[in-house]
Amino acid sequence: MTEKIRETLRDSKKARWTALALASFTMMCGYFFADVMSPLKGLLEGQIGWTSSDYGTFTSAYGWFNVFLLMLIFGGIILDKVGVRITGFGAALIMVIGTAIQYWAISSTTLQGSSIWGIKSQVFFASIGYATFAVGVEVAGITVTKVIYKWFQGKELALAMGLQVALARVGTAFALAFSVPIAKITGVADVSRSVLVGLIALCIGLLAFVVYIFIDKKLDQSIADAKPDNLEEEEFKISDIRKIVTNKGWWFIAILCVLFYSAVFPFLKYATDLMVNKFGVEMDLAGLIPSLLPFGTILLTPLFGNIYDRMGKGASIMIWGSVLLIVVHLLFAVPFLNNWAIAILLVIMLGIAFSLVPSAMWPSVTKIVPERQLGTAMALIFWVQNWGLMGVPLLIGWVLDKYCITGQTVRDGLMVNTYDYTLPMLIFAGFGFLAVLFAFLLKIEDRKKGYGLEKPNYIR
Ligand SMILES: N[C@@H](Cc1c[nH]cn1)C(=O)NCC(=O)O
Repeated sequence: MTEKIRETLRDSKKARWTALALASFTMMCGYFFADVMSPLKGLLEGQIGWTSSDYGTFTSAYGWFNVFLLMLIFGGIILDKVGVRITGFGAALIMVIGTAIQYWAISSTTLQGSSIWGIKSQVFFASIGYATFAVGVEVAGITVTKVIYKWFQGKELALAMGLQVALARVGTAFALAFSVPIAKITGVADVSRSVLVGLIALCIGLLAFVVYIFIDKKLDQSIADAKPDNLEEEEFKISDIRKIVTNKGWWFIAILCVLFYSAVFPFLKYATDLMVNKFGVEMDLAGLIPSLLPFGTILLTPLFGNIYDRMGKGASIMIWGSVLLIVVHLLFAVPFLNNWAIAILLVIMLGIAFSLVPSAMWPSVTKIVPERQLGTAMALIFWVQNWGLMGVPLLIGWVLDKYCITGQTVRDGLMVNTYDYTLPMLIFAGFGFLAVLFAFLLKIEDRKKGYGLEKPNYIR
């Protein structure tokens, strides 16, 4: 007698893609807000008198609570203990609260003129708001990975994760492209207007997650109904943290993650300045070339995810992405390659690398740790990654000031330093070399342990 396999809600295409759309929309709003201030640096200086250091303090606040107060790790443990519904709702709510604090700080006139611990009050409270938001967006990120695994395991897992990352990049691209026009929409520049748009978007993102909660409950019900023997799944225990951090495969992914992302996100923070100093692009246009990066990844990340689902080769995809990263940064370092068309080509190549690695990395985590440990494992990876995202921009800034000043020039009526970017680009290429090494180690470990990273995700 053939036993009929009972279907659950995840077998309904409509239900699982709706679930993905809702959770990804919340993340897209988060990514929009994460970068909404990035193009406003000049306006912040002109409108509310922030200096470059004020802006630097504010930007670094992203890691304050996540890294030093270990909020990300607590978020991961909570996720594995109480599940995606409560954690996701809490994360989305924290994003809204952080954003509201930041909006209040940026739009308030009462904070101007005073300081707290040597930091301008307005910068201080905007940073507290941003640090709070960052806890929400990072915990939401790990929650959404678990959400996608819950719905898409054995199905289009990497495609779904790729689509989620692609929608997140749409959020980044919107922030880079529209933040300044929004601030200037009435003709009078007001930076708080862009922050307000981000706040409204996040409120809608919170509502989208509330709708998701209802579908998630139905999924759990359908899973319970489909399990005739009602076997209890093993629960996450604090001792599982030891299992995660003693897992070599997990370490290889975490180190690959920090190395790879340290050569992409911090590079983007200096890319506009690189365009001006090396490629001679006008200040006003220089941001356009790096802003091409997220656009390419929107199409390519799901495409590579789909390839991983159908053909496997996850570890190899990560190796190729890291090799491409080295090529790009080495070519950026070559002094005589200084035509802006080459810069565009290299950013496009970087976009391909930035699609290859994430499309394979995040689905691969689900093959290395069991589902009950996924939240904590992802949180620990993001925690390691956040050290790099915080430290590498500081390292590059220090290297530029100490070794790379070539002279001075007048730009926009201000005397500024000129820089030779060869050394910073070689440092980024160095991260790429190490990333390739760890991607190879991961592939070897996969062969030893049989994680199945080179196998397709799709089970027909
Ligand atoms: N931990 C995040 C980093 C991030 C950047 N902006 C918002 N969050 C991460 O690595 N996400 C995965 C990705 O590929 O963006």
